[in-house]
Amino acid sequence: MEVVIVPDAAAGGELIATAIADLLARKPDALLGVATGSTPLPIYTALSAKVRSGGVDASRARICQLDEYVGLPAGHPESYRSTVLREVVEPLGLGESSFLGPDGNAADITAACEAYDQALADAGGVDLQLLGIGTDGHIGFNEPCSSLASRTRIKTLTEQTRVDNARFFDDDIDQVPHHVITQGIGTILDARHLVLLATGAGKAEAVAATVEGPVSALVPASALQLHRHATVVVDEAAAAGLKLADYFRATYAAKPHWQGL
Ligand SMILES: N[C@@H]1[C@@H](O)[C@H](O)[C@@H](COP(=O)(O)O)O[C@@H]1O
Repeated sequence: MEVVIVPDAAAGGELIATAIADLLARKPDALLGVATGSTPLPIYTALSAKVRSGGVDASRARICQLDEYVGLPAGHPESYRSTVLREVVEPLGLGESSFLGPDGNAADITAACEAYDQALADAGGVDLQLLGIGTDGHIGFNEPCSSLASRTRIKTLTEQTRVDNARFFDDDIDQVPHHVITQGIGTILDARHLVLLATGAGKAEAVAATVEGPVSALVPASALQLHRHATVVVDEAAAAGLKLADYFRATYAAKPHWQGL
């Protein structure tokens, strides 16, 4: 696992957008797994700026979803499908045909989850999966004690996650669904490169447990330690709990530039 400490969220967004640009230069039809929440927005802003300025050709990129609420009406602005279309697909100049996501309104949710895992495999697998992290260490919607081998499936949100996400639902927790579909931890680990961005003091404890704690289902993001190419990008505030922060800084400063992330 590589840990990169950046001065602020914008620098993290720029660094990761550059890594995505490098990927698209190597593989124009790369499948990019995207995360929702506030944290990845600087990545999408930086990447769409590169596309607009002609620095990146994203016209053949493919985008896929990490997770989804169950039961929100089709077209609900806070469904993750709507969110990803609005925040990523449209700003990159792509259409819905470039987009893959699970059906949160399927009559048979189990079948929809299996179909999504199959669709990701049929698409050749995820090349780069962006991740945020919940305050409890969740990735996607894999709450604490999710199996580290889990595949895409339905999960029940913790009260804390529903409280955290109520800000997207008029601060009304009753509007936050209890159930979600999420790529499993095993599904996430199938991606070729995992890039987790965490910013702000509220994530410091989860980041320390992810990077320096034991691999444990109690901290789902700690599964990144099992991946051969995982990058954790944190701002100074989110890095505050890292005992090895100076080591991570020195290592990244000495890294050959050609290696990228
Ligand atoms: N399912 C999403 C996660 O993918 C995201 O990482 C998390 C943190 O969001 P934020 O970045 O807004 O703190 O929120 C939700 O739970």
